[in-house]
Amino acid sequence: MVETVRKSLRDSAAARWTALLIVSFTMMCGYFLTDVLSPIVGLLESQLNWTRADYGVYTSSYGWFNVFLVMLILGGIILDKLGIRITGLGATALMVIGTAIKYWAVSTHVLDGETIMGLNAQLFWACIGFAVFAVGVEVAGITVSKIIVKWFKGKEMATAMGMQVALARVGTAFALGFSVPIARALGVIDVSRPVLVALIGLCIGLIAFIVYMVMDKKLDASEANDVQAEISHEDEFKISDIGKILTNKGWWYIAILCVLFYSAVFPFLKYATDLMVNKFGVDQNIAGLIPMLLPFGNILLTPLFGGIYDRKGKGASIMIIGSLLLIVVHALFSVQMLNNWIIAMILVIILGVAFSLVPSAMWPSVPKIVPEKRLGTAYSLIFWVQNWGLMGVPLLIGWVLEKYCITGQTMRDGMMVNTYDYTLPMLIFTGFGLLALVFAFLLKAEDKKKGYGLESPNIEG
Ligand SMILES: C[C@H](N)C(=O)N[C@@H](CCCCN)C(=O)O
Repeated sequence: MVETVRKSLRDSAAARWTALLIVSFTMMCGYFLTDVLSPIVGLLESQLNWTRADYGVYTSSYGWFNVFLVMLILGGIILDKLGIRITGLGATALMVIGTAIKYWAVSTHVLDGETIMGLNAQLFWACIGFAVFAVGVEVAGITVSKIIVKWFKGKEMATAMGMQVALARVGTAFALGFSVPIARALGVIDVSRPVLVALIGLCIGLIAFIVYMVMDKKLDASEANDVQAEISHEDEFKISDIGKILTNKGWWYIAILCVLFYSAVFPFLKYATDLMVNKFGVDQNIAGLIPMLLPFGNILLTPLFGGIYDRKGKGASIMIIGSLLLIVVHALFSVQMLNNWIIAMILVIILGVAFSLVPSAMWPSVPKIVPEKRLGTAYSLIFWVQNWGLMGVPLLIGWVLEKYCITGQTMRDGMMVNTYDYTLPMLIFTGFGLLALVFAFLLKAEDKKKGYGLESPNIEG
């Protein structure tokens, strides 16, 4: 009898890279919306009367439902229990719904003059929309991480995760670079226009995810026998597995490193355009172009460093180097006399290297510490810890700016607006970097003790 060796769909390089591209596109649209208002902080002030503190509240609303209603953790449990397709579809739909609410909030006039819970009603509804969207984009993020592990385990996993992050950064770069021109297009300033563009992108992203679902089904069908075999060996995910994750020291080091490192990058990006205007004297119409260099650098470097991790290993060391660079950049940003825009550009480029090193090694390291059946929950718990930072830090920076950093007023776009000294916020970001470095070293020591293989290559054989 001739025995045929049945191949899984994931053995086809074309299939797995196509699957990656499709889900990465959906995430890219999500990242575009995440930062779409960051470069127009000044326009939000002149058009919608949002102060820096209001903007801080808006940015922090990203974590309201994820953190306080533990939606992210629920999303991770649903992912491990119900699977990739249903969770991903729900998450992508939430992104669209949240963005639609936000678009309505920033484009309508029916809320003018009203307040809800002490907030201007327009700001309140923009926050609700952003909070709903955030549940979607975060749960989609952990779903996509699990998708990548599913297709790429034992293969080019870190390169694939790097590629996904790279495409996500294209979304961020577009938001930083094109939000202002979109808002100013057609001769009339309209801050809702970039949000509308994001909404259209997200609808296309939803369709893309539905296409992915067909591929996912085919992958499962191609592995039907293997899956049966796995189920008989491995129990399904149980709620008690959460305890196993939370008692794992290595997982904690990654989660804390993650919150500290990302707190010094994403919240920084939210204020980076304003920093360029206030500290480096860049015209606000083009100031978003300098922070845009950061995600552009990531696009090339994250897959490159991922490739190095795949082939050579050294994951924990890569995270240490990334944390070191982060400290150097923020410390130099806080030096008052360094106020030439060329220095700003160089520092942003170095920050881009740091922000490629750490994510390229951090995310592919999680499956080395936690088994696949608990991976959705493990990623969601890391994201949950991280979301405390993504929510709290912009709020903190907005508050610090309003309370301690106002230096005067100036005329922009025909409106009097405050000017700010960014030294204190940059010192706060430097502090996060220092703590991140400590946890990167602790992670490396734990890896040595437990033999997780963080310093070993990902590609088997
Ligand atoms: C913001 C989100 N929670 C996050 O941390 N995203 C990471 C990418 C994680 C994807 C891992 N496959 C980022 O660096 O954007």
